[in-house]
Amino acid sequence: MTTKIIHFMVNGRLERAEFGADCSAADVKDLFRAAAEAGPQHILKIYNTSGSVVNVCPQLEANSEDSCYQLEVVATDLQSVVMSAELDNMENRLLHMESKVMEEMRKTPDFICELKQQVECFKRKLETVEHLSWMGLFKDHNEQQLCKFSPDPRTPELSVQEQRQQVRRKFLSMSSLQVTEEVREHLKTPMFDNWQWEEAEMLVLLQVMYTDLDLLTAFHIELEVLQNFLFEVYCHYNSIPFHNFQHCFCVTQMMYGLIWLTDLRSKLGRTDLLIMLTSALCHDLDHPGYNNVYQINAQTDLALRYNDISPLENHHCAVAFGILSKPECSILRNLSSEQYRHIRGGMIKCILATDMARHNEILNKFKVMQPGFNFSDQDHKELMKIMVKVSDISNEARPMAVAEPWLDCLLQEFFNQSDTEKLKGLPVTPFMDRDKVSKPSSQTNFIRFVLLPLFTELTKLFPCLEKHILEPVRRALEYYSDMERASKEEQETTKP
Ligand SMILES: Nc1nc2c(ncn2[C@@H]2O[C@@H]3COP(=O)(O)O[C@H]3[C@H]2O)c(=O)[nH]1
Ligand SMILES: [Zn+2]
Repeated sequence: MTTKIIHFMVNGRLERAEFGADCSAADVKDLFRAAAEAGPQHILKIYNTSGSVVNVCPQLEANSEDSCYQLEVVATDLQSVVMSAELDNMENRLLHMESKVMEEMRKTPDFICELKQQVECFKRKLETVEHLSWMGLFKDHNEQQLCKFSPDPRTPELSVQEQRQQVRRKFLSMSSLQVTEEVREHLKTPMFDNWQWEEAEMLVLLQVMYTDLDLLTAFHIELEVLQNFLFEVYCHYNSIPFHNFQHCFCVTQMMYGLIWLTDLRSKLGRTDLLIMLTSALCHDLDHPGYNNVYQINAQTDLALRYNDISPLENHHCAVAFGILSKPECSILRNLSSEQYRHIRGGMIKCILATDMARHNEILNKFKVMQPGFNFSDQDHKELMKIMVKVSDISNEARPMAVAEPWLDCLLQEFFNQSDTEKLKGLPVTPFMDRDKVSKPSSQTNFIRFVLLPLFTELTKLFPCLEKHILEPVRRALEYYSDMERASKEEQETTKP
Protein backbone atom coordinates (compact mmCIF):
# COMPACT_ATOMS: atom_id res chain seq x y z
CA MET A 1 0.00 0.00 0.00
CA THR A 2 1.38 3.44 -0.90
CA THR A 3 1.25 6.09 1.76
CA LYS A 4 1.37 9.82 1.26
CA ILE A 5 3.04 12.42 3.39
CA ILE A 6 1.20 15.54 4.39
CA HIS A 7 3.11 18.50 5.84
CA PHE A 8 1.21 21.04 7.89
CA MET A 9 1.73 23.85 10.38
CA VAL A 10 -0.14 23.67 13.65
CA ASN A 11 0.33 25.81 16.73
CA GLY A 12 3.52 27.24 15.22
CA ARG A 13 5.09 23.78 14.62
CA LEU A 14 5.73 22.03 11.33
CA GLU A 15 4.22 18.54 11.53
CA ARG A 16 3.82 15.65 9.15
CA ALA A 17 1.21 12.93 8.89
CA GLU A 18 1.43 9.74 6.89
CA PHE A 19 -1.54 7.71 5.69
CA GLY A 20 -2.74 5.64 2.77
CA ALA A 21 -5.57 6.51 0.40
CA ASP A 22 -7.62 3.61 1.79
CA CYS A 23 -7.42 5.02 5.33
CA SER A 24 -10.81 6.01 6.81
CA ALA A 25 -11.90 9.65 7.11
CA ALA A 26 -12.26 9.21 10.87
CA ASP A 27 -8.65 8.00 11.15
CA VAL A 28 -7.37 10.98 9.19
CA LYS A 29 -9.32 13.37 11.42
CA ASP A 30 -7.94 11.65 14.51
CA LEU A 31 -4.39 12.09 13.19
CA PHE A 32 -4.90 15.83 12.78
CA ARG A 33 -6.77 16.14 16.09
CA ALA A 34 -3.86 14.52 17.90
CA ALA A 35 -1.38 16.90 16.25
CA ALA A 36 -3.54 19.90 17.20
CA GLU A 37 -4.07 18.55 20.71
CA ALA A 38 -7.80 18.78 20.06
CA GLY A 39 -10.62 16.56 21.26
CA PRO A 40 -13.56 15.09 19.34
CA GLN A 41 -15.70 18.13 20.21
CA HIS A 42 -13.32 20.42 18.29
CA ILE A 43 -13.74 21.41 14.68
CA LEU A 44 -10.58 21.49 12.58
CA LYS A 45 -9.97 23.53 9.50
CA ILE A 46 -7.16 23.04 7.00
CA TYR A 47 -6.08 25.78 4.63
CA ASN A 48 -3.93 25.32 1.52
CA THR A 49 -1.20 27.77 0.48
CA SER A 50 -3.67 30.07 -1.24
CA GLY A 51 -5.76 30.35 1.93
CA SER A 52 -8.68 28.18 0.75
CA VAL A 53 -10.22 25.62 3.05
CA VAL A 54 -9.63 22.01 2.05
CA ASN A 55 -11.45 19.00 3.32
CA VAL A 56 -9.86 16.91 6.07
CA CYS A 57 -10.17 13.58 4.31
CA PRO A 58 -8.08 10.68 2.94
CA GLN A 59 -8.00 12.38 -0.49
CA LEU A 60 -6.02 15.33 0.89
CA GLU A 61 -3.21 16.02 -1.57
CA ALA A 62 0.35 15.17 -0.54
CA ASN A 63 2.65 18.18 -0.29
CA SER A 64 6.15 19.27 0.67
CA GLU A 65 7.41 21.33 3.61
CA ASP A 66 7.45 24.38 1.33
CA SER A 67 3.80 24.00 0.41
CA CYS A 68 2.56 22.88 3.81
CA TYR A 69 -1.06 23.26 4.91
CA GLN A 70 -2.17 25.34 7.90
CA LEU A 71 -4.16 23.43 10.48
CA GLU A 72 -6.36 25.40 12.85
CA VAL A 73 -8.77 24.48 15.62
CA VAL A 74 -11.55 26.88 14.72
CA ALA A 75 -14.33 25.93 17.10
CA THR A 76 -15.64 23.53 19.60
CA ASP A 77 -18.94 22.20 18.46
CA LEU A 78 -20.75 24.18 21.15
CA GLN A 79 -22.88 25.92 18.60
CA SER A 80 -24.66 22.66 17.78
CA VAL A 81 -25.35 22.17 21.46
CA VAL A 82 -26.87 25.64 21.72
CA MET A 83 -28.83 25.24 18.51
CA SER A 84 -30.07 21.87 19.68
CA ALA A 85 -31.32 23.35 22.95
CA GLU A 86 -33.06 26.12 21.06
CA LEU A 87 -34.76 23.60 18.80
CA ASP A 88 -35.95 21.59 21.81
CA ASN A 89 -37.35 24.78 23.26
CA MET A 90 -39.11 25.57 19.99
CA GLU A 91 -40.52 22.06 19.80
CA ASN A 92 -41.93 22.33 23.33
CA ARG A 93 -43.59 25.63 22.51
CA LEU A 94 -45.11 24.12 19.39
CA LEU A 95 -46.49 21.17 21.37
CA HIS A 96 -47.95 23.58 23.89
CA MET A 97 -49.54 25.63 21.11
CA GLU A 98 -50.85 22.48 19.44
CA SER A 99 -52.56 21.25 22.59
CA LYS A 100 -54.22 24.64 23.10
CA VAL A 101 -55.48 24.78 19.52
CA MET A 102 -56.63 21.16 19.72
CA GLU A 103 -58.88 22.03 22.65
CA GLU A 104 -60.81 24.39 20.38
CA MET A 105 -60.48 22.94 16.91
CA ARG A 106 -60.15 19.20 17.68
CA LYS A 107 -57.60 18.95 14.89
CA THR A 108 -54.00 20.09 14.42
CA PRO A 109 -53.98 22.94 11.91
CA ASP A 110 -51.81 22.56 8.81
CA PHE A 111 -49.44 25.35 9.75
CA ILE A 112 -48.54 23.65 13.04
CA CYS A 113 -47.89 20.38 11.20
CA GLU A 114 -45.65 22.28 8.80
CA LEU A 115 -43.73 23.97 11.62
CA LYS A 116 -43.29 20.65 13.38
CA GLN A 117 -41.92 19.11 10.21
CA GLN A 118 -39.47 21.98 9.80
CA VAL A 119 -38.18 21.64 13.36
CA GLU A 120 -37.84 17.89 12.83
CA CYS A 121 -35.92 18.41 9.58
CA PHE A 122 -33.63 20.93 11.30
CA LYS A 123 -32.93 18.50 14.12
CA ARG A 124 -32.02 15.76 11.66
CA LYS A 125 -29.63 18.11 9.89
CA LEU A 126 -28.03 19.07 13.16
CA GLU A 127 -27.32 15.45 13.91
CA THR A 128 -25.30 15.14 10.70
CA VAL A 129 -22.25 17.25 9.84
CA GLU A 130 -24.28 19.18 7.28
CA HIS A 131 -24.78 22.14 9.61
CA LEU A 132 -21.02 22.69 9.74
CA SER A 133 -21.06 23.73 6.12
CA TRP A 134 -23.79 26.29 6.78
CA MET A 135 -21.52 27.76 9.38
CA GLY A 136 -18.66 27.78 6.89
CA LEU A 137 -16.76 25.21 8.92
CA PHE A 138 -16.95 22.22 6.67
CA LYS A 139 -16.31 21.76 3.02
CA ASP A 140 -16.91 18.87 0.72
CA HIS A 141 -13.75 17.91 -1.12
CA ASN A 142 -15.49 19.03 -4.30
CA GLU A 143 -12.91 21.88 -4.38
CA GLN A 144 -15.14 24.96 -4.36
CA GLN A 145 -18.36 23.84 -2.73
CA LEU A 146 -21.23 26.21 -3.28
CA CYS A 147 -22.68 27.88 -0.26
CA LYS A 148 -25.74 26.16 1.17
CA PHE A 149 -27.31 29.54 1.80
CA SER A 150 -27.03 30.67 -1.74
CA PRO A 151 -30.57 31.81 -2.64
CA ASP A 152 -30.46 29.57 -5.69
CA PRO A 153 -29.09 26.16 -4.66
CA ARG A 154 -27.54 24.42 -7.61
CA THR A 155 -27.04 20.76 -8.49
CA PRO A 156 -24.43 19.54 -6.01
CA GLU A 157 -23.01 16.81 -8.29
CA LEU A 158 -21.59 19.28 -10.81
CA SER A 159 -18.31 21.12 -10.28
CA VAL A 160 -18.39 24.92 -10.16
CA GLN A 161 -16.85 25.10 -13.64
CA GLU A 162 -19.45 22.73 -15.06
CA GLN A 163 -22.27 24.65 -13.44
CA ARG A 164 -20.99 27.91 -14.86
CA GLN A 165 -20.68 26.43 -18.33
CA GLN A 166 -24.23 25.14 -18.03
CA VAL A 167 -25.39 28.67 -17.13
CA ARG A 168 -23.42 30.08 -20.08
CA ARG A 169 -24.95 27.62 -22.54
CA LYS A 170 -28.43 28.31 -21.24
CA PHE A 171 -27.84 32.08 -21.32
CA LEU A 172 -26.62 32.03 -24.91
CA SER A 173 -29.39 29.74 -26.06
CA MET A 174 -32.04 31.92 -24.42
CA SER A 175 -30.59 35.30 -25.28
CA SER A 176 -31.84 35.16 -28.84
CA LEU A 177 -35.38 34.52 -27.62
CA GLN A 178 -37.72 37.44 -27.38
CA VAL A 179 -38.26 38.67 -23.83
CA THR A 180 -41.92 39.66 -23.63
CA GLU A 181 -43.01 43.27 -23.38
CA GLU A 182 -44.65 42.49 -20.06
CA VAL A 183 -41.35 41.28 -18.55
CA ARG A 184 -39.47 44.25 -20.06
CA GLU A 185 -41.90 46.66 -18.40
CA HIS A 186 -41.82 44.81 -15.09
CA LEU A 187 -38.03 44.98 -15.17
CA LYS A 188 -38.32 48.76 -14.95
CA THR A 189 -40.00 48.71 -11.54
CA PRO A 190 -38.92 48.03 -7.93
CA MET A 191 -41.70 45.39 -7.84
CA PHE A 192 -39.52 42.98 -9.81
CA ASP A 193 -39.15 39.62 -8.04
CA ASN A 194 -35.60 38.31 -8.44
CA TRP A 195 -36.41 35.02 -6.68
CA GLN A 196 -38.41 33.79 -9.67
CA TRP A 197 -35.48 33.87 -12.06
CA GLU A 198 -32.53 31.58 -12.44
CA GLU A 199 -29.02 32.77 -13.16
CA ALA A 200 -29.05 32.25 -16.94
CA GLU A 201 -32.33 34.16 -17.13
CA MET A 202 -30.90 36.99 -15.07
CA LEU A 203 -28.05 37.25 -17.57
CA VAL A 204 -30.61 37.55 -20.36
CA LEU A 205 -32.43 40.27 -18.41
CA LEU A 206 -29.17 42.16 -17.88
CA GLN A 207 -28.62 42.00 -21.62
CA VAL A 208 -32.12 43.44 -22.10
CA MET A 209 -31.22 46.37 -19.81
CA TYR A 210 -28.21 47.29 -21.97
CA THR A 211 -30.16 46.92 -25.19
CA ASP A 212 -33.29 48.73 -24.05
CA LEU A 213 -31.21 51.72 -22.95
CA ASP A 214 -29.67 51.74 -26.45
CA LEU A 215 -26.22 51.34 -24.98
CA LEU A 216 -25.10 48.84 -27.61
CA THR A 217 -25.73 51.25 -30.44
CA ALA A 218 -24.44 54.31 -28.60
CA PHE A 219 -21.10 52.69 -27.64
CA HIS A 220 -20.69 50.25 -30.56
CA ILE A 221 -20.85 47.26 -28.26
CA GLU A 222 -21.00 43.95 -30.12
CA LEU A 223 -23.67 41.62 -28.68
CA GLU A 224 -21.13 38.80 -28.26
CA VAL A 225 -18.81 41.07 -26.29
CA LEU A 226 -21.65 42.16 -24.01
CA GLN A 227 -22.55 38.52 -23.42
CA ASN A 228 -18.92 37.61 -22.63
CA PHE A 229 -18.71 40.57 -20.25
CA LEU A 230 -21.94 39.67 -18.44
CA PHE A 231 -20.86 36.06 -18.12
CA GLU A 232 -17.43 37.03 -16.72
CA VAL A 233 -19.13 39.33 -14.21
CA TYR A 234 -21.37 36.43 -13.19
CA CYS A 235 -18.30 34.17 -12.73
CA HIS A 236 -16.61 36.74 -10.49
CA TYR A 237 -19.34 36.84 -7.86
CA ASN A 238 -18.88 34.33 -5.07
CA SER A 239 -21.44 31.87 -3.78
CA ILE A 240 -21.92 33.52 -0.43
CA PRO A 241 -25.17 34.27 1.41
CA PHE A 242 -25.68 37.93 0.47
CA HIS A 243 -23.02 39.57 -1.72
CA ASN A 244 -23.58 37.16 -4.59
CA PHE A 245 -24.64 37.40 -8.22
CA GLN A 246 -28.31 37.66 -7.24
CA HIS A 247 -27.48 40.77 -5.20
CA CYS A 248 -25.55 42.19 -8.17
CA PHE A 249 -28.59 41.54 -10.34
CA CYS A 250 -30.98 43.21 -7.86
CA VAL A 251 -28.82 46.31 -7.53
CA THR A 252 -28.46 46.62 -11.30
CA GLN A 253 -32.18 46.06 -11.79
CA MET A 254 -32.99 48.76 -9.20
CA MET A 255 -30.55 51.13 -10.91
CA TYR A 256 -32.26 50.37 -14.21
CA GLY A 257 -35.69 50.90 -12.62
CA LEU A 258 -34.60 54.25 -11.17
CA ILE A 259 -33.35 55.38 -14.57
CA TRP A 260 -36.83 54.81 -16.02
CA LEU A 261 -38.85 55.98 -13.01
CA THR A 262 -37.00 59.27 -12.75
CA ASP A 263 -36.66 59.64 -16.50
CA LEU A 264 -32.89 60.01 -16.28
CA ARG A 265 -32.62 59.33 -20.01
CA SER A 266 -33.88 62.83 -20.66
CA LYS A 267 -31.71 64.42 -17.96
CA LEU A 268 -28.33 62.72 -18.34
CA GLY A 269 -26.26 61.57 -21.29
CA ARG A 270 -25.93 57.95 -22.45
CA THR A 271 -22.39 57.89 -21.03
CA ASP A 272 -23.71 58.60 -17.53
CA LEU A 273 -26.30 55.85 -17.88
CA LEU A 274 -23.59 53.41 -19.00
CA ILE A 275 -21.47 54.41 -16.00
CA MET A 276 -24.33 53.94 -13.54
CA LEU A 277 -25.58 50.62 -14.91
CA THR A 278 -22.11 49.11 -15.25
CA SER A 279 -21.06 50.36 -11.80
CA ALA A 280 -24.12 48.71 -10.26
CA LEU A 281 -23.27 45.49 -12.07
CA CYS A 282 -19.64 45.48 -10.89
CA HIS A 283 -20.01 47.11 -7.47
CA ASP A 284 -19.45 43.95 -5.34
CA LEU A 285 -17.32 41.79 -7.66
CA ASP A 286 -15.47 39.01 -5.81
CA HIS A 287 -16.89 40.05 -2.43
CA PRO A 288 -15.52 37.56 0.11
CA GLY A 289 -18.46 37.85 2.55
CA TYR A 290 -16.46 39.72 5.20
CA ASN A 291 -16.68 43.50 5.34
CA ASN A 292 -14.01 46.23 5.43
CA VAL A 293 -13.84 46.31 9.21
CA TYR A 294 -12.97 42.63 9.19
CA GLN A 295 -10.46 43.07 6.36
CA ILE A 296 -8.68 45.78 8.34
CA ASN A 297 -8.80 44.06 11.74
CA ALA A 298 -7.70 40.72 10.32
CA GLN A 299 -5.01 42.49 8.25
CA THR A 300 -6.03 40.60 5.14
CA ASP A 301 -4.21 40.86 1.82
CA LEU A 302 -6.88 43.28 0.60
CA ALA A 303 -6.39 45.61 3.56
CA LEU A 304 -2.63 45.48 3.05
CA ARG A 305 -2.93 46.12 -0.67
CA TYR A 306 -5.22 49.11 -0.29
CA ASN A 307 -3.74 50.54 2.93
CA ASP A 308 -7.01 50.05 4.83
CA ILE A 309 -8.77 52.52 2.50
CA SER A 310 -12.06 51.01 1.31
CA PRO A 311 -10.27 47.72 0.60
CA LEU A 312 -13.35 45.92 -0.70
CA GLU A 313 -14.64 48.68 -2.96
CA ASN A 314 -11.16 49.19 -4.39
CA HIS A 315 -10.99 45.46 -5.04
CA HIS A 316 -14.44 45.30 -6.70
CA CYS A 317 -13.35 48.11 -8.99
CA ALA A 318 -9.99 46.53 -9.80
CA VAL A 319 -11.69 43.21 -10.64
CA ALA A 320 -14.13 45.09 -12.89
CA PHE A 321 -11.35 46.71 -14.88
CA GLY A 322 -9.48 43.40 -14.96
CA ILE A 323 -12.49 41.92 -16.79
CA LEU A 324 -12.76 44.98 -19.02
CA SER A 325 -9.09 44.66 -19.94
CA LYS A 326 -9.80 41.45 -21.85
CA PRO A 327 -10.71 42.47 -25.42
CA GLU A 328 -13.34 39.72 -25.80
CA CYS A 329 -15.17 41.07 -22.71
CA SER A 330 -14.50 44.77 -23.10
CA ILE A 331 -17.73 46.61 -23.72
CA LEU A 332 -15.57 49.76 -23.78
CA ARG A 333 -13.18 48.56 -26.50
CA ASN A 334 -14.64 50.63 -29.33
CA LEU A 335 -14.39 53.93 -27.46
CA SER A 336 -11.74 56.61 -27.78
CA SER A 337 -9.15 56.70 -25.01
CA GLU A 338 -10.71 59.93 -23.77
CA GLN A 339 -14.16 58.33 -23.54
CA TYR A 340 -12.63 55.29 -21.84
CA ARG A 341 -10.85 57.46 -19.26
CA HIS A 342 -14.04 59.36 -18.56
CA ILE A 343 -16.12 56.20 -18.05
CA ARG A 344 -13.40 54.58 -15.97
CA GLY A 345 -13.24 57.68 -13.73
CA GLY A 346 -17.03 57.70 -13.33
CA MET A 347 -17.22 54.01 -12.47
CA ILE A 348 -14.41 54.28 -9.93
CA LYS A 349 -16.27 57.13 -8.22
CA CYS A 350 -19.60 55.28 -8.20
CA ILE A 351 -18.17 51.99 -6.91
CA LEU A 352 -16.00 53.61 -4.23
CA ALA A 353 -19.06 55.58 -3.08
CA THR A 354 -20.80 52.33 -2.09
CA ASP A 355 -18.54 52.10 0.98
CA MET A 356 -21.01 52.74 3.81
CA ALA A 357 -18.23 54.38 5.83
CA ARG A 358 -18.70 57.32 3.44
CA HIS A 359 -22.48 57.37 3.75
CA ASN A 360 -22.81 60.65 5.67
CA GLU A 361 -20.16 62.41 3.62
CA ILE A 362 -21.99 61.59 0.37
CA LEU A 363 -25.47 62.29 1.73
CA ASN A 364 -24.37 65.67 3.12
CA LYS A 365 -22.76 66.71 -0.17
CA PHE A 366 -25.97 65.80 -1.96
CA LYS A 367 -28.04 67.78 0.57
CA VAL A 368 -25.91 70.88 0.03
CA MET A 369 -26.25 70.86 -3.75
CA GLN A 370 -29.89 69.78 -3.64
CA PRO A 371 -31.66 73.18 -3.90
CA GLY A 372 -31.44 74.20 -7.52
CA PHE A 373 -29.87 70.93 -8.63
CA ASN A 374 -28.61 71.38 -12.14
CA PHE A 375 -28.41 68.28 -14.29
CA SER A 376 -26.11 69.91 -16.82
CA ASP A 377 -23.64 70.81 -14.10
CA GLN A 378 -20.60 68.67 -13.36
CA ASP A 379 -22.17 68.21 -9.93
CA HIS A 380 -24.51 65.59 -11.33
CA LYS A 381 -21.60 63.22 -10.71
CA GLU A 382 -22.75 63.28 -7.11
CA LEU A 383 -26.18 62.23 -8.31
CA MET A 384 -24.74 59.26 -10.17
CA LYS A 385 -22.93 58.12 -7.05
CA ILE A 386 -26.00 58.45 -4.90
CA MET A 387 -28.19 56.55 -7.37
CA VAL A 388 -25.86 53.53 -7.35
CA LYS A 389 -25.64 53.76 -3.55
CA VAL A 390 -29.43 53.94 -3.22
CA SER A 391 -29.79 50.88 -5.46
CA ASP A 392 -27.25 49.02 -3.33
CA ILE A 393 -29.31 49.36 -0.16
CA SER A 394 -32.78 49.30 -1.67
CA ASN A 395 -34.03 45.83 -0.77
CA GLU A 396 -36.60 47.26 1.62
CA ALA A 397 -38.15 49.26 -1.21
CA ARG A 398 -39.23 45.97 -2.75
CA PRO A 399 -42.35 43.97 -1.88
CA MET A 400 -42.03 42.27 1.52
CA ALA A 401 -42.02 38.78 -0.04
CA VAL A 402 -38.95 39.78 -2.05
CA ALA A 403 -37.19 41.83 0.63
CA GLU A 404 -37.52 39.58 3.65
CA PRO A 405 -35.50 36.62 2.28
CA TRP A 406 -32.74 39.12 1.47
CA LEU A 407 -32.60 40.13 5.12
CA ASP A 408 -32.19 36.48 6.09
CA CYS A 409 -29.29 36.20 3.66
CA LEU A 410 -27.69 39.39 4.99
CA LEU A 411 -27.94 38.29 8.61
CA GLN A 412 -26.49 34.94 7.66
CA GLU A 413 -23.43 36.68 6.24
CA PHE A 414 -23.24 39.05 9.22
CA PHE A 415 -23.42 36.19 11.74
CA ASN A 416 -20.84 34.24 9.82
CA GLN A 417 -18.48 37.21 10.10
CA SER A 418 -19.09 37.82 13.81
CA ASP A 419 -18.67 34.09 14.56
CA THR A 420 -15.30 34.18 12.79
CA GLU A 421 -14.35 37.36 14.66
CA LYS A 422 -15.11 35.61 17.94
CA LEU A 423 -13.15 32.54 16.95
CA LYS A 424 -10.14 34.58 15.89
CA GLY A 425 -10.28 36.90 18.88
CA LEU A 426 -10.89 39.97 16.68
CA PRO A 427 -13.15 42.87 17.72
CA VAL A 428 -16.75 41.77 17.11
CA THR A 429 -18.81 44.06 14.88
CA PRO A 430 -21.88 44.75 17.09
CA PHE A 431 -24.53 44.94 14.35
CA MET A 432 -23.39 41.54 13.12
CA ASP A 433 -23.42 39.80 16.47
CA ARG A 434 -26.04 37.03 16.66
CA ASP A 435 -26.22 37.58 20.44
CA LYS A 436 -27.10 41.26 20.01
CA VAL A 437 -29.20 41.69 16.88
CA SER A 438 -32.45 40.23 15.66
CA LYS A 439 -34.21 40.62 12.35
CA PRO A 440 -36.56 43.41 13.53
CA SER A 441 -33.95 45.32 15.53
CA SER A 442 -31.48 45.24 12.65
CA GLN A 443 -34.11 46.50 10.22
CA THR A 444 -35.81 49.19 12.30
CA ASN A 445 -32.46 50.85 12.96
CA PHE A 446 -31.28 50.55 9.38
CA ILE A 447 -34.53 51.97 8.00
CA ARG A 448 -34.75 54.83 10.53
CA PHE A 449 -31.16 55.98 10.42
CA VAL A 450 -29.95 55.05 6.95
CA LEU A 451 -32.76 54.47 4.47
CA LEU A 452 -35.32 57.11 5.37
CA PRO A 453 -32.89 60.08 5.52
CA LEU A 454 -31.31 59.06 2.19
CA PHE A 455 -34.51 58.22 0.34
CA THR A 456 -36.26 61.35 1.66
CA GLU A 457 -33.47 63.49 0.24
CA LEU A 458 -33.64 61.82 -3.15
CA THR A 459 -37.42 62.14 -3.19
CA LYS A 460 -37.05 65.93 -2.97
CA LEU A 461 -35.35 65.84 -6.34
CA PHE A 462 -37.62 63.13 -7.78
CA PRO A 463 -41.07 63.37 -6.15
CA CYS A 464 -42.30 60.23 -7.95
CA LEU A 465 -40.00 58.18 -5.70
CA GLU A 466 -42.33 58.89 -2.77
CA LYS A 467 -44.67 56.21 -4.07
CA HIS A 468 -42.10 53.78 -5.44
CA ILE A 469 -39.42 53.88 -2.75
CA LEU A 470 -40.41 55.85 0.35
CA GLU A 471 -43.83 54.33 0.92
CA PRO A 472 -42.69 50.70 0.75
CA VAL A 473 -39.82 51.52 3.11
CA ARG A 474 -42.21 53.16 5.59
CA ARG A 475 -44.42 50.06 5.40
CA ALA A 476 -41.37 47.87 6.07
CA LEU A 477 -40.57 50.00 9.12
CA GLU A 478 -44.10 49.42 10.43
CA TYR A 479 -43.82 45.70 9.74
CA TYR A 480 -40.53 45.33 11.60
CA SER A 481 -41.62 47.62 14.43
CA ASP A 482 -44.68 45.37 14.94
CA MET A 483 -42.45 42.33 14.87
CA GLU A 484 -40.12 43.90 17.42
CA ARG A 485 -43.03 44.74 19.72
CA ALA A 486 -44.52 41.25 19.40
CA SER A 487 -41.22 39.57 20.19
CA LYS A 488 -40.75 41.79 23.26
CA GLU A 489 -44.25 40.92 24.44
CA GLU A 490 -43.58 37.24 23.89
CA GLN A 491 -40.38 37.48 25.89
CA GLU A 492 -42.30 39.17 28.72
CA THR A 493 -44.98 36.47 28.80
CA THR A 494 -42.55 33.55 28.61
CA LYS A 495 -40.35 34.92 31.42
CA PRO A 496 -40.27 32.39 34.25
N1 LIG B 1 -29.47 46.02 8.43
C1 LIG B 1 -29.43 46.13 7.10
N2 LIG B 1 -28.29 46.46 6.48
C2 LIG B 1 -28.31 46.54 5.13
C3 LIG B 1 -29.45 46.31 4.37
N3 LIG B 1 -29.14 46.48 3.06
C4 LIG B 1 -27.83 46.80 3.02
N4 LIG B 1 -27.33 46.84 4.27
C5 LIG B 1 -25.97 47.19 4.67
O1 LIG B 1 -25.55 48.23 3.82
C6 LIG B 1 -24.32 47.86 3.29
C7 LIG B 1 -24.04 48.41 1.94
O2 LIG B 1 -22.73 48.01 1.63
P1 LIG B 1 -22.30 46.49 1.75
O3 LIG B 1 -22.82 45.78 0.55
O4 LIG B 1 -20.88 46.41 2.07
O5 LIG B 1 -23.06 45.90 3.02
C8 LIG B 1 -24.37 46.35 3.21
C9 LIG B 1 -25.02 46.02 4.52
O6 LIG B 1 -24.08 46.08 5.55
C10 LIG B 1 -30.65 45.97 5.04
O7 LIG B 1 -31.71 45.76 4.46
N5 LIG B 1 -30.58 45.89 6.41
ZN1 LIG C 1 -23.82 45.67 -2.70
